[in-house]
Amino acid sequence: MNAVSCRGLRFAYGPRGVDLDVAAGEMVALVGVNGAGKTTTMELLLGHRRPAGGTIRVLGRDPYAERRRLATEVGVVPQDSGLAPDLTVAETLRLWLRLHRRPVSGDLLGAVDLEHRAGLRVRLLSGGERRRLDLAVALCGRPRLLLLDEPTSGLDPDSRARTWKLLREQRDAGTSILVSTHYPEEAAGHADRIVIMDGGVLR
Ligand SMILES: Nc1ncnc2c1ncn2[C@@H]1O[C@H](COP(=O)(O)OP(=O)(O)OP(=O)(O)O)[C@@H](O)[C@H]1O
Repeated sequence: MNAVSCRGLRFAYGPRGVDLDVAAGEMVALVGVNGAGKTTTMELLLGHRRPAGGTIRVLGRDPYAERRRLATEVGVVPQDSGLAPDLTVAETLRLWLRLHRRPVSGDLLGAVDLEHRAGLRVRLLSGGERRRLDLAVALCGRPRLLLLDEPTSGLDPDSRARTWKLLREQRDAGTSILVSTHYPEEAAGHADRIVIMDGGVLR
C-alpha cells in the first residue's frame, strides 16, 4: 500500500487534477515556485481541506474523514510553526513526547542540533532553530509518514544539509516522506524522486 495516493485531486484554487503517489519507505520532494499549490496539497493530505474532486488516500485512509486517526501516524511540519512561544525547547519536546506516550529522552534535541538551546524559550529561537524544532516535534510520535512543508526554509546551508541527512535516515528506517521545497537542486540530491508542481498541476 502506498503511503500517499491521490487521483485526479482538485481544489477550487491550487491543485488541478493531481495524481500523486508516495510509496512506503519512499522520500518524494514536491518542488515548485511560490503559489504553485504545494501548501494546498499538504493541507488536503492532512484533511484540513476537503477536495473539490478526486480521491486522496493517506496510509489507506481518507484524511478528511479520518483526520484524528491519522494524526497519531503522520508527522507534520506546517508552513508556519505553531509552537507555544513561552515553553522552552526541552519543555516543548517533553510535551509532545508525552502526548505520543513516548519515553522522554534528549535524542531528538541532538538529532536537530538544539542541545545547546534546550533551556531557551521558543520565542527566543532564531528562525532556523525554530524550523529545526518543528522537525523534532514532527518526529516525536515516530510517524509512519512525514508531511513536511518547506522544512528547510530559513535554514543556512549547513543546517539544510543536516536536515536532509536526518530525513534520509528516517527514510532508511522505513518512514515515508513527502517534503516540499523551493530548491530543486537540493531535492535532486537527496530525495528518491522529485515531482514538480506548477500552477496547481504536476509536470
Ligand atoms: N483562499 C484562497 N482563495 C483563492 N486563492 C488562494 C487561496 N489561498 C491561496 N490561494 C492561492 O492559491 C495558490 C496556491 O497556494 P499555495 O500556498 O498552495 O502555494 P505554495 O506552492 O505552497 O506556495 P509557497 O511556496 O509560496 O508557499 C496561490 O497562488 C495562492 O495565492
